[in-house]
Amino acid sequence: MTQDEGQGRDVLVLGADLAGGGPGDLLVRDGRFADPGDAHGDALRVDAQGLVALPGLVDLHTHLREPGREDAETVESGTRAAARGGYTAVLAMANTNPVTDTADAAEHLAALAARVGSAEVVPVGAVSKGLAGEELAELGLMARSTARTRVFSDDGHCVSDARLMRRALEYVRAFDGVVAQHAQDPGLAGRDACCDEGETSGRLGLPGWPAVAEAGIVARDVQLAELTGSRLHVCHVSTAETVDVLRWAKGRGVPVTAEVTPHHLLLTVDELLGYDPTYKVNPPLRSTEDVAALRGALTDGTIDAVGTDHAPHARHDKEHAFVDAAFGMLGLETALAVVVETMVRPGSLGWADVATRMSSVPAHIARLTGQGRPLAVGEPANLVLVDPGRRAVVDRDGSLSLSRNNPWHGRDLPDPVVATWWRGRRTFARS
Ligand SMILES: NC(=O)N[C@@H](CC(=O)O)C(=O)O
Ligand SMILES: [Zn+2]
Ligand SMILES: [Zn+2]
Repeated sequence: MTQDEGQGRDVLVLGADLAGGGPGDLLVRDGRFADPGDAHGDALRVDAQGLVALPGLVDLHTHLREPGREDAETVESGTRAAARGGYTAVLAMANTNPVTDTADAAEHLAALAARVGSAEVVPVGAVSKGLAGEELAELGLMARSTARTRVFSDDGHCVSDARLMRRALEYVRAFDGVVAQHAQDPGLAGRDACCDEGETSGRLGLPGWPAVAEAGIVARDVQLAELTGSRLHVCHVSTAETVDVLRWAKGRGVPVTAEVTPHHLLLTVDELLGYDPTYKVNPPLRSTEDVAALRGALTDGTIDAVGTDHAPHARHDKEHAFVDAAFGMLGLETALAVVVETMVRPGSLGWADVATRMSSVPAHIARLTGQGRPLAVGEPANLVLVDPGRRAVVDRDGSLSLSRNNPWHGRDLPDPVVATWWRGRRTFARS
């Protein structure tokens, strides 16, 4: 199969396991699912026996580096990587240069993606102008723009000023928006903090980032969400303490959702023993106990979704002494692989749960229509075909991303994505 094959032509996907719901045929026609009984003889036939069909994945947390750092990632390269990972939509974080803090910037990004994207790109609007944490950005104008922004985040920075956070939450309620917080109290974890605070940070002599810097902000923000009745989303939860706070808040009925990254589900602070900056990420990799708590929370729904925090960086920003290197790692192409390894193979999640946590729930949090929908006649044909058993050794040079900061390089992992269709167009097919 090639990238273009099947475009403009009916595609009949034969005998796939529909997100755990038993085998079925799918017909893709004119961008939507049609009745498989209507397939013409000249439809392109894809034998999907033994494969699982999931709705196209939706990433709540992607960093595309366009505009500003097109050497690290562009909309084109980032969405190609997304399609290879099984994604049909990504929320593009606002920390570009310039920042997505105006309606114009959001519309420009959405228009660019409509021209060159291999997946839907939904702009995230900044909470504060220039991500400076001082003045609210044009939230209402972004929401009313053609980009229809619903998710607002200063990601990369914490909205640490409680009054600004409260005002942002109050503001977005009018249009059913959500504030996605990068929870990191800058007074407790400064910009140089780069290692989970504990025995390992002491041993390695790296500045520590204490768990309370995350849980403390989340505790404050869930109370602000309760006060305002507005939706809060917690980005990249990394500690057991935060899970406890979320459980408490959800028990009270606070409108809060949360995501976990694939890297926090598998990697621990022990990766830092070799001082390899590939493993430098914000929030940092934590302990084995934290990893267990995060897996438990994703299983029981305390954590609602998986978000990749795909954070591409050029070599010259990453290849430095650990303390000086940029924060972040690639994630789009390998997210499903890591979820299969950590959650599906051990039996914690079934395929229907994967579809929920990686597609329908993220789509709902972002209020996307046409994504995260069931694989049913009339729905947009957003689909990823998955081979549950296949494995491969990850090779960072095989990536479709422009960057190479891949924490999975050399690791034997599931290699589940066989093909991806977005609005009926095949955006990835394994060669
Ligand atoms: N996750 C990271 O380590 N880096 C992100 C910013 C962020 O998500 O906080 C980036 O933009 O590079
Ligand atoms: Zn962040
Ligand atoms: Zn991020």
